[in-house]
Amino acid sequence: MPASDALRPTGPAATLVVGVLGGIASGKSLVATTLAGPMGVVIDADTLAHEVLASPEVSGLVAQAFGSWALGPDGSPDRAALARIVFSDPDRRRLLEGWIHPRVRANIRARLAEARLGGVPVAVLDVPLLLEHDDGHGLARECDALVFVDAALEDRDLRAVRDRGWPPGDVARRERAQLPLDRKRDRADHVLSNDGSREDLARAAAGLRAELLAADR
Ligand SMILES: CC(C)(COP(=O)(O)OP(=O)(O)OC[C@H]1O[C@@H](n2cnc3c(N)ncnc32)[C@H](O)[C@@H]1O)[C@@H](O)C(=O)NCCC(=O)NCCS
Ligand SMILES: Nc1ncnc2c1ncn2[C@@H]1O[C@H](COP(=O)(O)OP(=O)(O)OP(=O)(O)O)[C@@H](O)[C@H]1O
Repeated sequence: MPASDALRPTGPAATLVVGVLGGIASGKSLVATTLAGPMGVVIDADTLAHEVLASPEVSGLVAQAFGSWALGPDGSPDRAALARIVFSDPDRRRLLEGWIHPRVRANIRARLAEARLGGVPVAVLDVPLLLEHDDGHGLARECDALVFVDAALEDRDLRAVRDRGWPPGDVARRERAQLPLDRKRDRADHVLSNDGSREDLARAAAGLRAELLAADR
């Protein structure tokens, strides 16, 4: 064995970190799962945020600051009621973010570190505010690739109404609290169009996964 080979690190291969960007209900979850593949992990910030919101600590803060309108019959935060208020009241939204974001960030960092330590081949960050708060968490800068999922606003709003029971127009209302979509698209290294079926999108994402892994070798 040449002496230089003996000096090469022999640990597990580096984890490819991919960030998924796109509008609300554009198909990011399907893309994230496909990009991760069977051995990869998806780090889903919305799910982590739901867990943090439901924790006794943050539930208590919500109850104390917002009062009974923000709680459901079981005493835990009512996400639909909170959404109605916080997306039209930036001060309350920032208050809620101040309780949730630091806890979610710590959780994302821990999961990413665990993936790297375990030699997981692909870690996908499905983090809706990945670019908005990058100054604070720096996660976008850690991504090896950023992928934007493109879908028309009308389709996305119809899906959010159909699949989540959101009021019509809520997608656009929430997106007013986010970086404009063309800025996100401009930052992406790859764009996947979700203007066909779910199967079309999954096929395109699988093709991109193969491309990213080949380029990473
Ligand atoms: C307001 C809440 C209770 C509404 O819950 P709901 O189940 O209706 O929506 P969910 O959490 O699944 O979010 C769906 C989408 O709304 C958008 N969204 C959520 N929070 C925010 C926010 N603070 N700013 C901008 N967009 C947001 C994102 O695109 C997200 O993917 C919830 O979104 C929340 O707690 N938001 C604050 C925490 C946060 O910023 N979460 C985003 C990921 S960390
Ligand atoms: N091509 C498609 N045809 C029909 N329905 C679709 C298509 N793509 C996604 N959907 C549906 O639209 C909804 C939104 O998709 P998904 O949850 O993947 O979006 P998302 O971008 O992850 O959402 P969020 O912004 O809330 O995280 C889901 O119910 C999904 O099954």
